[in-house]
Amino acid sequence: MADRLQTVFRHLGSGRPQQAISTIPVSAAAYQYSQPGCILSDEQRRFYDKNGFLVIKNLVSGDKIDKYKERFQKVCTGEVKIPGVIIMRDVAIAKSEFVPGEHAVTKIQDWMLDPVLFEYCCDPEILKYVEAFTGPDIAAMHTMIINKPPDPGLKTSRHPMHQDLHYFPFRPADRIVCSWTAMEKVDRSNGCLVVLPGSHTGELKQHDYPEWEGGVNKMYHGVRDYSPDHPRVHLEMEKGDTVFFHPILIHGSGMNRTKGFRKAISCHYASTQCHYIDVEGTTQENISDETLEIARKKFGGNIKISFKDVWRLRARLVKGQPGEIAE
Ligand SMILES: CCCCCCCCCCCCCCCCC(=O)SCCNC(=O)CCNC(=O)[C@H](O)C(C)(C)COP(=O)(O)OP(=O)(O)OC[C@H]1O[C@@H](n2cnc3c(N)ncnc32)[C@H](O)[C@@H]1OP(=O)(O)O
Ligand SMILES: Nc1ncnc2c1ncn2[C@@H]1O[C@H](COP(=O)(O)OP(=O)(O)OP(=O)(O)O)[C@@H](O)[C@H]1O
Ligand SMILES: O=C(O)CCC(=O)C(=O)O
Ligand SMILES: [Fe+2]
Ligand SMILES: [Mg+2]
Repeated sequence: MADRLQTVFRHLGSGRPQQAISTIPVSAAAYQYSQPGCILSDEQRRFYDKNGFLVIKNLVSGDKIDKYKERFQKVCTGEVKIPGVIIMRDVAIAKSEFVPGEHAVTKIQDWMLDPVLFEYCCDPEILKYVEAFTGPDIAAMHTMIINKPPDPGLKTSRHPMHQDLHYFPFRPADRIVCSWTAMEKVDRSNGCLVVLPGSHTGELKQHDYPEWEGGVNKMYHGVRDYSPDHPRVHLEMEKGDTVFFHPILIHGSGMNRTKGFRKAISCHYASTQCHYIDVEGTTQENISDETLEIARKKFGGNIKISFKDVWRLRARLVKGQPGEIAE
């Protein structure tokens, strides 16, 4: 947009295009993926528009992260019980004998009813950035702590390249954002996030299980047809650094070659003005079917529940006015 204007000015023969541009209120329309008047600088808005992600250094304090880590450990040992929480074991150890505590756990999700962990979702430091993408009415839609285990040698600790929107029956995509905070230093050795910058401007793609010999974690669908030539960026982050990214951004994470459990905490937020969609007949039908199969296993085969309901049940308002997706 700014480029176009500059060209227009040049064509008009204006001698001082720079000054002319600064007096024209282009900013409202100049950026597609963030809200006018938000906390982001023009440079940050431009970066997110172009790349589909934005890293904010040192956004969450070490003290808060230590508190979440301690809570996570208590959930893993069973000392703290959270209603509705899903505790997921790594596929490599899912069938092995008893492993105690956090060493058995690859992620916990749906801890929206835990007052301690949910503080992460309500953290004003995070929400002021979230608001830049969602606008002022915000719901927490999906909560996770990922505890990427040391790879057992089968590469099962990888997360295939995917778009989070594949899992979401609500739109518009541009009013959804993920906040992902490193709970310790993450780099290529322990499997940091890998992103394809700019992929957020594309379409939601078909996702399936990758054909990995060592096995793949339940519901870890991947994009089949992304270009292997697309530039990849490894997001190396320090404890407390937080990346905000668009739900169409293609991303994954590499294998953990260390002996430690690589930890991150994340929340997907959406504007409460978003609406639910029907995924029947779309590429999302496979994840919808798989989710409902798990729900039926959990609650009995006769339960009448839709993919939308599964999401409606987890959604929690964190700021502003309620709406269709979170009441
Ligand atoms: C109302 C709630 C309904 C539940 C719906 C679930 C919601 C899912 C929505 C996904 C949202 C994702 C958001 C976007 C972010 C992108 C991602 O994170 S993708 C990955 C998301 N993954 C998940 O959501 C998986 C959630 N996990 C689970 O549902 C469970 O942990 C489980 C994998 C179903 C296993 O739970 P459970 O049945 O309690 O476990 P067991 O009794 O020990 O095992 C049963 C069976 O499953 C095998 N198994 C266990 N763990 C794994 C694994 N990690 N991968 C593959 N298979 C696994 C285990 O071996 C048993 O198999 P068997 O043949 O029956 O012996
Ligand atoms: N054969 C594959 N098929 C599908 N996805 C893959 C494959 N190999 C790697 N990936 C995915 O690509 C991303 C990065 O993987 P990669 O193994 O290159 O990362 P890394 O080991 O952390 O980095 P590097 O080895 O380059 O230092 C991860 O999301 C991973 O799951
Ligand atoms: O922390 C990771 O490895 C990435 C997880 C992820 O992208 C997801 O669960 O959607
Ligand atoms: Fe993801
Ligand atoms: Mg590699």
